Amino acid sequence: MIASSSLQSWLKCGSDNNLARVISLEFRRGRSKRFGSKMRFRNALGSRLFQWCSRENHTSVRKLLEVDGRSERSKLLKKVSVLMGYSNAQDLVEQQRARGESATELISVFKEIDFPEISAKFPCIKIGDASPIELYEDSTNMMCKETVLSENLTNFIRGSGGNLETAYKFPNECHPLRQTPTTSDDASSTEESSLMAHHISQEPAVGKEACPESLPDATTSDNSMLDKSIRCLPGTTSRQYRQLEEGGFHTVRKLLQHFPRTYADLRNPQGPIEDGQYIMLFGTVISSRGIKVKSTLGFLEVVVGCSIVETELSSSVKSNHSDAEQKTIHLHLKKFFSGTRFSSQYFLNCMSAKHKEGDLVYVSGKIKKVLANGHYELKEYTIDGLEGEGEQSSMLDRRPHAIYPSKAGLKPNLLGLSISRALKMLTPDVDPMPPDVLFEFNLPNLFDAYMGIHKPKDRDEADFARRRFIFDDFFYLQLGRLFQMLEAVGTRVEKEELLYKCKNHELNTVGADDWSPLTKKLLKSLPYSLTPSQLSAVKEIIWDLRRPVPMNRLLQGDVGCGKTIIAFLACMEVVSSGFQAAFMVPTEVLAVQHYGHLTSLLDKFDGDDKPNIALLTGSTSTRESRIIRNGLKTGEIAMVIGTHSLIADKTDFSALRISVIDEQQRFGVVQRGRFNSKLYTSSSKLSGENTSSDEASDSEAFMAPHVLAMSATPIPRTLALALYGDMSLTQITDLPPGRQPIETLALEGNDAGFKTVFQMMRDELIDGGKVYLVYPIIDESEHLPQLRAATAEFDSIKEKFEGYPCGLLHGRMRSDEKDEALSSFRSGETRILLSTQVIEIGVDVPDASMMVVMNAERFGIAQLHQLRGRVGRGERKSRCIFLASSPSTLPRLKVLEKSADGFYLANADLLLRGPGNLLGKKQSGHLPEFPIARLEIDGGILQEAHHAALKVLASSNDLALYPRLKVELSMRQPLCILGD
Ligand SMILES: Nc1ncnc2c1ncn2[C@@H]1O[C@H](COP(=O)(O)OP(=O)(O)OP(=O)(O)O)[C@@H](O)[C@H]1O
Repeated sequence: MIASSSLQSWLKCGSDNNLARVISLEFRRGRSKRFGSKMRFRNALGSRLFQWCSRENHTSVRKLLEVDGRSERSKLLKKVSVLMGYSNAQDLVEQQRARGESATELISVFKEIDFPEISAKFPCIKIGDASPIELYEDSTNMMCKETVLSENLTNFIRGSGGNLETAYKFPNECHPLRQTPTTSDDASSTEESSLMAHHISQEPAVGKEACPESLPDATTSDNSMLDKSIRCLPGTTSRQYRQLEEGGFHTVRKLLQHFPRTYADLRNPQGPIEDGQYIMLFGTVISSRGIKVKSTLGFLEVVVGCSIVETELSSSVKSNHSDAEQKTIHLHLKKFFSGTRFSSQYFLNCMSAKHKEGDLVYVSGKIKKVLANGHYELKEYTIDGLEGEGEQSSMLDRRPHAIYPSKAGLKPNLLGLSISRALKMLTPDVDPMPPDVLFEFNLPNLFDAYMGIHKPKDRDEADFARRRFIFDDFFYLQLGRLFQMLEAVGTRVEKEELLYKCKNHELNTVGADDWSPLTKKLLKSLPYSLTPSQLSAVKEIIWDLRRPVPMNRLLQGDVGCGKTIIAFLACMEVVSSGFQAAFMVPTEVLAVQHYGHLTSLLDKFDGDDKPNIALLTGSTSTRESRIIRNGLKTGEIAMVIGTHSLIADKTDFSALRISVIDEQQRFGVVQRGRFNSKLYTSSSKLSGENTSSDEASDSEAFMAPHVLAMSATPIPRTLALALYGDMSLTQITDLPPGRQPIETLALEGNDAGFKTVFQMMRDELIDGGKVYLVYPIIDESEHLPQLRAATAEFDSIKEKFEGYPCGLLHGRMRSDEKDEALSSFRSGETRILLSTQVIEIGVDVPDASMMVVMNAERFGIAQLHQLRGRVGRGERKSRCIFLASSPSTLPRLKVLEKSADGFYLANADLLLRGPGNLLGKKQSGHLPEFPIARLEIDGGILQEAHHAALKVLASSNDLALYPRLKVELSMRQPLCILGD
């Protein structure tokens, strides 16, 4: 009742006359049936009334006006008329007529309604207070003191051109009060859009009407612009949106990070074209045809005409254009198809239709044949269409033209077009990188970098931009890892210490005089003195060991540089202060060798000082391993050397302080992590009980063990940093004195080759040397008959080198047999050791002086370098011969003849095989994808990025000073997935 009277009062006072005119008009229209529509009436007048009156307190008003059924319209008219004080709608119409008012005057009706006054008078009627929404471009000048509702009504009627009938229509998509205007996804527009999508390049922009709310805000001043949905790209159809989203391009950033595959040089300077030459030319399609040769063979021939500037030397083109001869050549691009399906005329026609006469294209590929003067055939080629937005202008200025790789079935043209649109929206302030970092490391800002990579003025600009993106990839990786490290340490002092350490590692050393007594003793017991880099490595490591923060260091050095002794000295330092050390190696052979080496050095110690060392491998007897495990648990054993047995669940430590992982790249990421976390849990749990220890403060007792990972595989520094971003890196750069370069030869393994090799072996043996013969397989294989096998050749070698005892070593032998074979060779009991690649890692027989590797092409370059490192470990001059199965594989092996530098060779390996292969799945761990960085050549940038990350964190540990950087970091690498 209250609602009814409120409404009645309001209708009477506020709009008695005006509303009466509207109702009168509507009533007359309904009668004449010309405009009559229940729906329209309900949508128009009905919805106006509902909206004016129905707020949370007015459900009863809504109910009052709610009508249904066939008589809805007339019922509503009647109800409103009655509420306005007329006896019925007819009465209202008659009274209006009597006043002589015409419909044309009605346009001003709504303007005259004084809504604020109504609201003030009848507080129970709330008039909308939402912020204004712009629906029509010219609506801004309509802005006045009116409430939103009155403004929208006015606009609504204006929009109808004064025609109330049109105005009443209130179609859903332009409803004046609708806060969310129609997007192109709406059913009504979808069909239309999909029809239009057939004409990608010519279609009109959907533009503002498609999604006005998401148009770029010119004042956007943060990187969130990059993370906007691609639906804000102007001029894109809904079908294109869908295609892009399905292809994984959900955001502007994703799109802009789709970098060009290459750049077309549209100038076409060219020297004389020769057979076999690789060309990249811009031209026009002259013809395209698909020809069926026979039932299962067809081919596509596209002829492209290219205008080239032919000179003797293409470089002279730039200097003297007038001398250059302009000429047109024809490229005949042929692609063959076999199989019934692919040689059908239908299929061939479809293929040929992809290239239309007059299309501008960029062709790259190798000249297969010179057909005639000016006509060249190419069979392996790439042809890229060059249409796109603003193409003509870009062609005129002859800039490098970006060519995009296709992705997820999306055509490069669509990607290029969308990228151009995204670039137009980009504002110069999208860069979250602090300006001083950009300045210090000579980087373009992000806006320029995006422009530079997608629309470069020249190649240099593209390269400069590429530098920025590589920097970013590395920077955020480093920043993420370092940030996480800092999060892990508690106090601010510790954080600063950690950063200080990262920055000034050269200052962080402990001189030999300050080493623990046990370490000094071991040093004294060595039959040699440490090389300068060995010494500084030990100093650095010992400095780390004395910090309250767990060390995480990679010790890297070329084969035979003497890493083992560095690790032993580090272990002694820890043992000397009452803690335990664990030394894990990948093979039993190596574990036994290290154990033997260390115990022989410790044998020189007095009984009291001598630490208790144990060997624990898979071959250790159950009884013995139980005793060792018990010793580790009670703390009786100070140091253990072993294989994977060290990470077995049952192995527990009393106070583990350092874990050394030798040849760490041989262990998977998971194994490394498991070793670490296991030891952490064990040591923290157990050492927690031992807090009585004088030296162990509370924080020390619960500290994770220091980790010293060692790698002989010379992972280039770049890769090491990328892989072990949160690891400190120590490199051994020199070899022990007296080492002689290993003479390396790559020969073809034919009769002549073997004859030469056997003669060299004989000479070596007569000279007192020892020879390794390395085979790719243990037993002969039916499937690989060309490969030589260790066991199969054992007898023939024995026979050939009678008088020189031979040994055999391979992975299928029992552990004691392996030990025996190696120790016989070490002692000189055997002079020739036929082996497989089990000796590749760590085997140290200093007087072995010659190695012959059979079927050497089966091994990677880095692997061969490792194998070669088994000789030349003493002062004796050594040789290594790589025998290739065929002459074609020789050039690759010759790389090893020229260089003994492990880092150079690892780089070569990386270039030849790519980082994926070198690392393998196991190794890649958390290494993220680097979209455009090439690790083999971009190492410098990686290091700069590392320094930049340190610098940023040093000035703000928690990145509080760099909120945009923090947001960017979390966008790129959610920290939860960074954890090792
Ligand atoms: N400073 C040195 N002077 C002389 N000989 C040394 C020195 N340091 C180490 N050696 C000897 O060099 C040989 C190789 O050392 P080690 O086995 O530690 O090398 P490595 O770096 O571990 O090599 P690999 O990667 O092949 O395992 C050993 O016989 C060792 O005794």
